[in-house]
Amino acid sequence: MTSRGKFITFEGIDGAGKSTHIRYCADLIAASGVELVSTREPGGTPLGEKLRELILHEAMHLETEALLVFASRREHIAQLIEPALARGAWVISDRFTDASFAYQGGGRGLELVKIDTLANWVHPELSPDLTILFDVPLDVARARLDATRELDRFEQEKADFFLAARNEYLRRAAAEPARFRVIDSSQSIDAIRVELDAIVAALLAGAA
Ligand SMILES: Nc1ncnc2c1ncn2[C@@H]1O[C@H](COP(=O)(O)OP(=O)(O)OP(=O)(O)O)[C@@H](O)[C@H]1O
Ligand SMILES: Cc1cn([C@H]2C[C@H](O)[C@@H](COP(=O)(O)O)O2)c(=O)[nH]c1=O
Repeated sequence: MTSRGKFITFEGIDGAGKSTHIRYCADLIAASGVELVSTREPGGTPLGEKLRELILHEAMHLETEALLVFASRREHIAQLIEPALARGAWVISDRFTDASFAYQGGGRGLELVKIDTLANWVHPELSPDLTILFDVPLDVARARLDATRELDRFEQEKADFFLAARNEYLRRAAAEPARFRVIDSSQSIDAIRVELDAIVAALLAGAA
């Protein structure tokens, strides 16, 4: 019987370096011969990508925003994540529900109990096997973003928003130490890769 794949999520405030390191981890995992699906939220499906455009670029009520990220997630789980895990593939996702707690909860101030309710409705039985949190001071993240691209609706938020989002991420990591690995993302890319090598090696060894 095929064993279920592993679900690994990458989190952090904008500019923490997730996207850079996801590509590196994806290559490490794929090189081991495991079937790997690399995806992102909001998005990951044709409908989810349309919702992503709205979420990132249209002004809206904060509860509308929360409902849309979970609508995108529902589709993502049904169309891509669950089928992949069920056939034994590993899934790595650039963000998942921890981002809703950090951004809609911490950043925007939506009551965490409402996010809990949505999470329990949309994925009562699905939780990442491992979450890698790229933690970085706000000024470092901001400098990286400013150097690279046009900013979306979230990336244009003020320092208070990102401070609250970062704190919520760290609070969640402290509450679930077995699931989270926190990486100091102000280090050089090479230093972070050394940490990621060890994390991925342990994951692959556990799955062998
Ligand atoms: N450790 C690092 N040191 C220096 N620069 C870095 C580091 N990590 C990432 N960068 C650079 O910072 C920029 C933002 O990185 P990246 O797009 O990976 O961030 P991100 O966390 O995925 O952001 P977002 O969540 O907004 O997509 C890129 O130009 C990347 O090369
Ligand atoms: C899943 C999820 C994401 N967001 C926000 C966080 C980011 O600012 C954007 C996605 O951009 P990225 O460059 O691809 O990281 O969406 C959110 O607010 N809530 C969520 O649940």
